[in-house]
Amino acid sequence: MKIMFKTTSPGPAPLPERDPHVRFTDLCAGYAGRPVLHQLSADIPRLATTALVGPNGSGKSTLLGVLAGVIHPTSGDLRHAGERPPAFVPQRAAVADALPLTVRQTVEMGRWGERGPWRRLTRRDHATVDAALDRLGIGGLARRQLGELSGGQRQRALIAQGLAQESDLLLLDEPTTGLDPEARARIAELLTALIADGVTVVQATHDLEAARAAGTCLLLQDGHLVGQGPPEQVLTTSALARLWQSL
Ligand SMILES: Nc1ncnc2c1ncn2[C@@H]1O[C@H](COP(=O)(O)OP(=O)(O)OP(=O)(O)O)[C@@H](O)[C@H]1O
Repeated sequence: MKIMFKTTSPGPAPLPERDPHVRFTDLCAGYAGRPVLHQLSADIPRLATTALVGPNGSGKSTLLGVLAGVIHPTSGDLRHAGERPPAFVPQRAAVADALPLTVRQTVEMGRWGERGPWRRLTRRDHATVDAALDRLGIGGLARRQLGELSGGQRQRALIAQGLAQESDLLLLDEPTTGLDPEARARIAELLTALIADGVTVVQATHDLEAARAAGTCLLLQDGHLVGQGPPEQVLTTSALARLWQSL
């Protein structure tokens, strides 16, 4: 996707290869009658993980929604350099437990963008789904109902659905929340491997360990960007104390 949103026409040229994967400038967005994000300007670097950090309600999911193209900015400029639509993996809690879907069907939905929900999947689609299941180590769970899995297993199924979209921009909303240390470490390893494979990753997270391992952090407070840069510069004790003391 070259340009998802612009305020003036004709729009700016797509970002060249060496530039960030996404750049937004003076971005404002929210919900009907509820402005949430205020004048955000930042780059999402290519082939790295960017962590969105901030207290509950600071706007992390809203920003992911804007990057995913499901929430439209009210003003500002947003440019993507990626060739394909982003893959968006929502918070596990946002996915109904009772959905009558197997793990495999859940991952197959990742192919709908390409194929549409009513067309038969091709052999290549099935191979992509198998590869995503294997990559998350859940091939053995493929026939199980999503609702009967543990939180960590369900999270892996949702990430596999994201991978099945074969996008070069993967947007994850709190992928490690509620997971045990081993499951968190497994997801961290996966994200590192994906970057080596040419994927840019953005994750909203409350997991400071994951945020410290990211290439870049965007620190949000009440819909404002209050810090951006390498985690060691952004996630300082004083910045975090300021953020959480203000609650
Ligand atoms: N669908 C919606 N309609 C109206 N307001 C919403 C909606 N979703 C979120 N909000 C509001 O937008 C603000 C930012 O919410 P958002 O979910 O982006 O924050 P967050 O940083 O991701 O929070 P959390 O860490 O709790 O997931 C909050 O005030 C929230 O109440």
